[in-house]
Amino acid sequence: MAARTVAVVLAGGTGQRVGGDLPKQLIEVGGRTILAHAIAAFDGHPEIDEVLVVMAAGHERAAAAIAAPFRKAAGVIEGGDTRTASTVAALTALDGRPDGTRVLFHDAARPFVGRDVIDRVLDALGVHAAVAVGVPSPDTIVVVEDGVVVSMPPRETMSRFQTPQGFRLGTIREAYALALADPGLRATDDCGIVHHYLPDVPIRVVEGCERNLKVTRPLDVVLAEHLAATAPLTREDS
Ligand SMILES: Nc1ccn([C@@H]2O[C@H](COP(=O)(O)OP(=O)(O)OP(=O)(O)O)[C@@H](O)[C@H]2O)c(=O)n1
Ligand SMILES: C[C@](O)(CO)[C@H](O)COP(=O)(O)O
Repeated sequence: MAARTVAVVLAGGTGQRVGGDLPKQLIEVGGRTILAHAIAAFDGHPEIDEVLVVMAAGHERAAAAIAAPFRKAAGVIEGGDTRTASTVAALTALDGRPDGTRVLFHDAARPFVGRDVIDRVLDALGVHAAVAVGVPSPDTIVVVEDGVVVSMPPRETMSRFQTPQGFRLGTIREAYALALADPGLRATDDCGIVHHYLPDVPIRVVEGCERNLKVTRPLDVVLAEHLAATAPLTREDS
């Protein structure tokens, strides 16, 4: 039997950098909430079986109302204090599922992830146990310590990570089991956990897209409104 595929939409944050009374995933752009856009991207993908939403504490009812119309919505659970803790909540909810289950973790704050990007992650998951989405950096990226440049990695080796990040469930479970036993645990994403705690597991990077922006600051809400109203400009934007 083919492995099931679960998309986890991480909406456990409170959107402090955007500000306002509500978490940013509850803001409407183009007539629907950012959270609804993110759920819709996975609900509409033929290879996704279930969409699990991890929501900020106190907003689960709002998230359940948003998720209800979607056919593949599999529930709303409460998130944790950090993105990592929200992923752990999802992994706990997936306890008992087979190790071969494919699980995609996506930032609810990225409302415009395209079908092509999800396709590329799923294709790569056929071969690799861990898959990331990256886009090249148009800027030079430098490492700065105490206000001084300490290194300038070659730009062509730099990639800006997006989501979804895809894993075989057994792999991400094992990585988090090791991470949770480490009092020094620090990571900004799930691939960071695999990279750090399972260094022998290669993380395949597939091409992302500039439309798949993360709504992080107030200007991003303006950009998201614009993107919601416009079609992709090029194939790379789709
Ligand atoms: N405790 C948390 C923190 C973040 N996230 C999710 O992880 C994604 C990326 O996080 P970020 O953009 O940093 O969102 P916030 O934490 O809400 O933003 P801020 O740091 O500005 O408060 C978002 O979809 C967010 O909801 C989560 O599920 N649980
Ligand atoms: C996972 C991520 O979107 C990859 O770029 C990013 O690391 C999330 O960071 P945040 O600080 O939680 O927004």
